[in-house]
Amino acid sequence: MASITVSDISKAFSGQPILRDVSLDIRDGEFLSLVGPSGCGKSTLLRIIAGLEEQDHGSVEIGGRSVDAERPGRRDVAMVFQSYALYPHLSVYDNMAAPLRQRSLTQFQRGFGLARLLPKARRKEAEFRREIEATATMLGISGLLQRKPAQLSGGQRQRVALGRAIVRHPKAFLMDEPLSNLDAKLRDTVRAEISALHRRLGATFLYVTHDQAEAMTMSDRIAIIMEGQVLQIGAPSDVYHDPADLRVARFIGSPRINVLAGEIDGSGRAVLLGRAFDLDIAPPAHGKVQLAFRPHDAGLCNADTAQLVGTISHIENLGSDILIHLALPGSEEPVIIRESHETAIHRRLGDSVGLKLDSKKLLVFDETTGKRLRTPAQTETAS
Ligand SMILES: Nc1ncnc2c1ncn2[C@@H]1O[C@H](COP(=O)(O)OP(=O)(O)OP(=O)(O)O)[C@@H](O)[C@H]1O
Repeated sequence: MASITVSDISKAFSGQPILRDVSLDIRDGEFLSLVGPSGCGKSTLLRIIAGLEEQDHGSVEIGGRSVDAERPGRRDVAMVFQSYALYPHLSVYDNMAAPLRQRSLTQFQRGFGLARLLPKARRKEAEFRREIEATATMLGISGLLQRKPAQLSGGQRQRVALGRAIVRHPKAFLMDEPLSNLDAKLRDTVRAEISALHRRLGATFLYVTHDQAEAMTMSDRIAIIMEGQVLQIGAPSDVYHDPADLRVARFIGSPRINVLAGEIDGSGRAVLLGRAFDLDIAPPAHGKVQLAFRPHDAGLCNADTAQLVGTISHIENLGSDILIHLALPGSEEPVIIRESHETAIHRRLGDSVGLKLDSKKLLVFDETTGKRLRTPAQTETAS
């Protein structure tokens, strides 16, 4: 097991910057997810850590030791890919044995079947068998060891790919969207299995995904990466409740966060669609801000008594909860409010209702930089 430290990594392809001064510290035994939209550079960073790609600038340490000059095989990390990358002509057993044979047997012993019968190679093969059988039992694939990859389902193939990584006892596991080829139901199952595996092995996991829900449910911490930069690193609940950047607030959470354009007036109040809300915030020089709130942090009320009034434009029934979409005059995007089934069941499309906002739950972002502006109380909670 080992920590991974990435310092000031930059990388460009054909002059196009992909990663810009990325620094990350993944603690020994931690499950850290790199999450961000497609094309933001997540896989490139993972490949640089694994040694499959070379950075233009910056350094990588694994277990406190620089690995910049080491080839992938010497870095002692195991990659698990979305495509599984299994050898199609080998059985599950031989796929799992391949990295062990590669590491421990000579080319001669690997190359000739008969050479494996020599005493030293036989002792090694017996060790491999114990390791592979124990791992296969742990992953529930013991009955599949003689099959070829083509005779397996997607979930079974992904378990074989995990098994092949586990038998090596690497210092860290690097996983690149390992669930994205699985259907939704299987994804949930294998997601839980990977979390359990992490707890059981206690190993360092660096996990790449574009699925924020996947990152939120599995990780100790999440690093949100966009346009080649790390915007925020923190525990899932921290990045959800206390986003440092509007792009993070928009990316994390489902249903999406509500964002409305507003201003901060001279008294530090937020002015939203012509109504003022007490906030006590230092205004940016231009005064313009984006005000955001989660769908469960606001409510609906009687239109007669409300500060903001809108029309119900859409109703999404999620079963347990209902999402009410509210069109507000002067706002382009509808606001989404989550209500319980009992409350929302009487709402109808076209109803005129009030929006009840709790100013303590408002998140304020500088309109120009997208950076978070906190009230003194929020600053205290964050520190
Ligand atoms: N070898 C390469 N040569 C040129 N461009 C590349 C190369 N590898 C990646 N890129 C480009 O770098 C950018 C980042 O790619 P990367 O695969 O790291 O993104 P990602 O965040 O993992 O995306 P996804 O979630 O779609 O896999 C993309 O625009 C991609 O086209």
